[in-house]
Amino acid sequence: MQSRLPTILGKAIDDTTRTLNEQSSEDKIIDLVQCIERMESLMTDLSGNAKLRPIIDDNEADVALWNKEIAKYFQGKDFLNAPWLFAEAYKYRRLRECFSVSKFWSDYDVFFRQKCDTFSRSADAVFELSLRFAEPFIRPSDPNDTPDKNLEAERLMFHELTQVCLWGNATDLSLLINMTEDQIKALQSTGGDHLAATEKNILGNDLAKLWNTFQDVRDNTDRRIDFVLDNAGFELYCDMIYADFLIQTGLAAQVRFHGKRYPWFVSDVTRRDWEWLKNSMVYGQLFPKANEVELESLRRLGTRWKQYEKEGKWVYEQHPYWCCGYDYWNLHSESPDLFLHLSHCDLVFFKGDLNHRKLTYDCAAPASTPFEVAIGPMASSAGAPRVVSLRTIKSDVVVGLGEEGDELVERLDKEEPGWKISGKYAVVLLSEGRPGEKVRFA
Ligand SMILES: O=P(O)(O)OC[C@@]1(O)O[C@H](CO)[C@@H](O)[C@@H]1O
Repeated sequence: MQSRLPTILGKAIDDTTRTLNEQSSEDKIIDLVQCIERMESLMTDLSGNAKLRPIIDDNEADVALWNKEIAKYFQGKDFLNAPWLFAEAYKYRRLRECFSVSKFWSDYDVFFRQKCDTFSRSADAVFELSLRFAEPFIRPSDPNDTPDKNLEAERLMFHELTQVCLWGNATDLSLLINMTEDQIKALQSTGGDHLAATEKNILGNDLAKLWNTFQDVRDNTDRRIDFVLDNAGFELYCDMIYADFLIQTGLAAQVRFHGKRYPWFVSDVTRRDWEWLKNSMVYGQLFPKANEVELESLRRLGTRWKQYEKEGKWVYEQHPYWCCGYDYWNLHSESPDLFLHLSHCDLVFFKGDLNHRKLTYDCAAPASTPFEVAIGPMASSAGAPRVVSLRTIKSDVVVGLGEEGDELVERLDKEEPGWKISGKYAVVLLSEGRPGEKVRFA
C-alpha cells in the first residue's frame, strides 16, 4: 500500500506530463497543468497519509455513493488505517477527480498507453487464438456422429475456452505467451494433456457444474450472460473470444459486458478500451511482424464482434456502482437497480482478483468456506443471479476449496510461499443463486 499507490500515481503523472509536452493550445496546456497540480497534491496526501476527505462534486454519478460511505464508515480514517481495498479504490476515485473537474481533459485516461501496450506485446497468444477462432465454430457434422457426440465436442470446447477466459486474467500471461510449439498444439487439442495440466491448478473447480448449468438454461429464450469485466487488452480479448463462442453455439443469445466509467485499478476496462480493442483489430497496425493470414484472422474476429454489437447480441454497460468503494455484499442494498438488472440474466461471470475480493467481502474466511456462503447476499437474496468467479489467485482471500481446502492451503503455505499472489493458481466457483424469485428490497 505505502509504496504501490505512490508508484502508480507517479507513473500516472509521468504519462500526463508526456501528454502535456505534446500540446500546442495554451488553454489546453493550462488546463492540463492544473490536472497535474491536483495529482501532485494527491501524491502529498498519499505520502503524508492524509485523512480521507469527501469527494468533491464533480458531476460524476457516484459522488453521493462515495460520500455516504466515507461519512458512515470512514470518518477520520486515513490511507493506512482504512481497509486496504477501500483505500485503494478511494485513490482511484481521487485520481478521477483530478481530471473530471477540468475543462478539456475530463476523459483523459492516464493508464491508456499502458493498457494498449499489454495487448500489442501479446502478439503470439493473440494470433494463436485469432487463427483458431476466426472461422465460426461449427459442431462437427459427420453424418455418423450422434447428437451426443456433437454435444461432447461442444462440451470440450466450452471447457477449454472457459479456461482461456480464466487464464487471460493471469498476471504474467505466461500460460499463453511463453509457450513452445508443442504446448500450443496441446492447447489446441480439446481435452488434451495440456488442459489437464493447467486444470490441476484450479483449486476450486466448478467447471463441470458450470457446463451443466449452461445446459439447464439452454431452453430459456433470453439466455442472457453477463461479464463483470476486469482487465483491458489481452484479458478482454480472451473474454471476447469466449463470449463469441457462447453466441455462436447458442449457449447465450445476448452477452452484456460491464466495464468501468473511468480509469480504475490501472488496467480495468473502460468504454474507450472496449472500442479501442475492436477497432485496432480491424483497422490498426499494432503488429508489424505479423503476416497477412494472421492480420486477416484478427480483422475477421473484430468485424464479427462489431457486428454482434450492431445486432444487440453484445452490449457494453458502465454502471457507476462498479467504481465505488462498496463491495458486492452491499450491492443489493446500495444499488437496487443494478441488483435487479443482474437478476434478469441467466448467469454473471465476475472476472479477476479484485471482483473476487469484492464478492467475498475481502474476508479471511477459511478456504473450506462454500462460495455461496462467502458471497453472502449475492447468493442468498431472493432473485440473486447465478454467479461465477473466474479468478487467478493474486491476493489472500481463498474460499470454495471444498472439505479438504484448509489442509490444502496449509500445505501450500508451507511448500510454496507466495502462492497466493503468483497468479499460478485459480478458482472457477459457481453459486446457483435464487434465480426466478421475485427480488425484494427492505
Ligand atoms: O483484478 P486483477 O486484475 O485480477 O488483480 C488486480 C490486483 O493486482 O489488484 C487488486 C487490488 O489491489 C489485487 O487484489 C490484485 O492483486
